[in-house]
Amino acid sequence: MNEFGDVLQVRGLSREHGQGQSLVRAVGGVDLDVRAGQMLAVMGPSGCGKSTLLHLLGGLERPTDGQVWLGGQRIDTVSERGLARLRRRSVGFVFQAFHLVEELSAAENVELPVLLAGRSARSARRRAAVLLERFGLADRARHLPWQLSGGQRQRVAIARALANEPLVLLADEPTGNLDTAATLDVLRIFADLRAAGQTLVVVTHDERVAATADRLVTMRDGVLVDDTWLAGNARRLDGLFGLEG
Ligand SMILES: Nc1ncnc2c1ncn2[C@@H]1O[C@H](COP(=O)(O)OP(=O)(O)OP(=O)(O)O)[C@@H](O)[C@H]1O
Repeated sequence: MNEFGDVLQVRGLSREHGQGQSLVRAVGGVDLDVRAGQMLAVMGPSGCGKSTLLHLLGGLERPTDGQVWLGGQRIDTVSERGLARLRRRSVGFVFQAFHLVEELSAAENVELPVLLAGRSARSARRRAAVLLERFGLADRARHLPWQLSGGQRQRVAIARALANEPLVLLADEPTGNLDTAATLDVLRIFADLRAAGQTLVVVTHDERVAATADRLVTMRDGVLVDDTWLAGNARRLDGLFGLEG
């Protein structure tokens, strides 16, 4: 974190694919600071570079140009080994399609990143139990992913992403495959996480999801075209979804 409380800092960030005539500038010069404990939503038309931006923030892709600091550490120039370590320990990813390991139980899916980070089986089990309980899944711990609903699977995926207490949770369309009730479950979790100081960046096509964020940035053709603070909206969750009387 820097002196202003920013977990992520991005300067002049660009990512190009291909060459010559087939060159695509997925992200074209983005400056962005993400404050600790806040939820930043990213919206924009399909193909505008949202997923690429998220990948660059979490070290899944390297930029063609520009700088990224995560927790005060420059990550765009870090070695492959350093980047792998960073992805394991400092970043949590949540995807639209869950990407759970189908052969492992809900608990084992959450334990896996803890074990991969070099911690003991005992602390992995304890961490998984705490997170699954927190997300209302204690009685589903031994279930395999196919035995769970989409909403339950996404909650397991969020638990997995949080297993190593990442500096930032990066979510790419986390509610894209979920119905309204399951979407609301995920948004309640996000609200609780922020209350506990977790920083989140959420790419979404759902305006209701974006409206619950602290801040909304809009992308177009690889650049940020709007940046709006939405302070206090997390408290309006039920109202946004028409569940309030
Ligand atoms: N590996 C790649 N090789 C070539 N082009 C790519 C690659 N990855 C992304 N692109 C291109 O970069 C641009 C941005 O893609 P990206 O997936 O980041 O957009 P997006 O806003 O997340 O889209 P969506 O909302 O449809 O998921 C698109 O034109 C895409 O085709």
